[in-house]
Amino acid sequence: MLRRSIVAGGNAMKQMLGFIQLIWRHSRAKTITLFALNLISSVTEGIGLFLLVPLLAHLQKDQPTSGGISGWLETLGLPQSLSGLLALFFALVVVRSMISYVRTLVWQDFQLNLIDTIRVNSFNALLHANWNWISNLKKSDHSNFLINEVDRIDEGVTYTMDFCTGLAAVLAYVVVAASLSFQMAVIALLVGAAVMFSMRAQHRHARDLGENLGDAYEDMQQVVEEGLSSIKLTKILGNEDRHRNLMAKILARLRSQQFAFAKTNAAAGAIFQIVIALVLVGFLWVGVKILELPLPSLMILVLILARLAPMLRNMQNQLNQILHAWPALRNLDEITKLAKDHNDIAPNILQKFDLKDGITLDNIGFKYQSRKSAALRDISLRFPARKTTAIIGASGAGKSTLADIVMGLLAPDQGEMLVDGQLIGDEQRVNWRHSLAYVPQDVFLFHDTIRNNLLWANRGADDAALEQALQRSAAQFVFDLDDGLDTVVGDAGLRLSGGERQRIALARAMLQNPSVLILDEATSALDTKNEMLIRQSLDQIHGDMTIIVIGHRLPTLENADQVVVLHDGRVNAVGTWAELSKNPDAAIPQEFKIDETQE
Ligand SMILES: Nc1ncnc2c1ncn2[C@@H]1O[C@H](COP(=O)(O)OP(=O)(O)OP(=O)(O)O)[C@@H](O)[C@H]1O
Repeated sequence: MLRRSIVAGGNAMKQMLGFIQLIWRHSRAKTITLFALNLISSVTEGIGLFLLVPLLAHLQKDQPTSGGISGWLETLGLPQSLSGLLALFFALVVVRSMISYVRTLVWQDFQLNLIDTIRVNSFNALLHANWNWISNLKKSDHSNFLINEVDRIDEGVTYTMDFCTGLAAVLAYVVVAASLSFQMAVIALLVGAAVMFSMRAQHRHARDLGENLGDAYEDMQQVVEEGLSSIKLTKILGNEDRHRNLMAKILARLRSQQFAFAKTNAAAGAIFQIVIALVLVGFLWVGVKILELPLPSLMILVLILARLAPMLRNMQNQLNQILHAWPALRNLDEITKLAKDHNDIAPNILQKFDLKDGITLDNIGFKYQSRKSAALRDISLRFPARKTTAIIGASGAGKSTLADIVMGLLAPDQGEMLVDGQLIGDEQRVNWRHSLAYVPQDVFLFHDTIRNNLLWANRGADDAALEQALQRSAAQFVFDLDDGLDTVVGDAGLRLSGGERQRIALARAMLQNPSVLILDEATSALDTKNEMLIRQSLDQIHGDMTIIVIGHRLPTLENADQVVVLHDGRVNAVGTWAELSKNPDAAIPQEFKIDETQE
């Protein structure tokens, strides 16, 4: 999904600005502090260099000191003696080291905080996106995004800060160079600009490789996630090698992307060093032969150039790394914006509904964006309070979509849903959703204790409430386990049987004390004992709670107060099971007819 939306473009500076904006938006005060610390550090570096001129002049007694610098020292009341200059020089180094220490601490704290904030905010944006949008996402892309891509953004942020620190230092050096020879400083700036301009192709290449690296990470995440979640099937099909080969193939692609980037960087580094050496030679020649600069000034210029060369080389490398990381930042903006555009509307006040009369669907229609035809059409139905309604229909008839609409997970494209006569619009949908309990067909349990799995639905529940919920859902087996409520259920509840998982999920739903319970019956055959236990617990709450069951079993239909038959997205028939089974026009799925004849 991310891949399709990639649009390469913009220039290097604009892309680096993206990182600067990210840093700026996170904390203006800290950004200003960091830039101020950088500036002070550069100024002290510059002053240190300035001081080298009179220092060298002291060593070269026959050379006159640079008039400008001596004049400044005099004006500022600073010593000009050798010992005074050395003391000043030492004091500057101490100040710079202390600033560097403080800057590192401020930066580390800032950076760790920034990256955490990005992760939490993006995760939060995804969690609050509406179900219709989020159910169509490719999950591996998003877990890749939250893990690998944010790491790449972290790198981009670090390199941006290093680049800015380097830039401040370079500027300090240029100012010193300008004070010694203005012409030389201008030439240096022009050469620097020309070198950067000539590296544009390298920059584009770095960004494109960054784009490809992101794609390779997405694929790797997908292979890992799908491989691990399908491990049971993989073992049965003997597909282990297939998964391993897929992984190896993607890693080879990833490696080639990383190698290509390292190659680009190394080439840029080599070219850069040659250019810098040329500039250095040219500078010396111009300084000596044309401008006839005094020896201390010449020596400082050489020193400046010798220090500038690795700094510029680093900056060139940092710029490449920033551009390489930039696609991840662009994806962050894109996905966070998309998620926010598809946000559920948060209610002003959190307030649960207490269903008294019933839920009414009036002419509901719904179409998935990726489909040509509507999943639901003209659905008008009533779910009376404290009654049990079973929804049946052939596969694809629209049962789950209808349940999602009733649960407030999907907003209908057409028609209205009313709860006790109150319209459930965008503003009420989240509150309504929180008033329901839902037991899906594929029960999800966290890799945690039974207690924590239950508390997930009601954090304040005490042990007595947990035990009561377990009893109501026929899950007393928990009390016979060695660790009871503290038994760890394993990954996705794998250490429990399917029926046990279902009953825990039912207990979790009960713990919410919902006014409506929506249950998607498991299609896989539960053993008769388990089925009977679940049925008993539903019978117990029958009449106390409004129950909506997506029915896959005959006894559910027989015990329901009303059965709704869906066919091709429309309501085909409504009635008691006794009425429907005599109705020749009711599109009753085959499995119920077979069961009936067997009886
Ligand atoms: N997220 C989705 N995106 C696009 N189409 C979807 C989506 N979910 C369901 N559909 C389509 O909507 C229609 C109704 O699907 P739905 O899942 O509601 O049927 P169902 O009656 O619950 O089926 P089953 O009993 O097989 O679970 C089907 O044609 C299905 O392919």
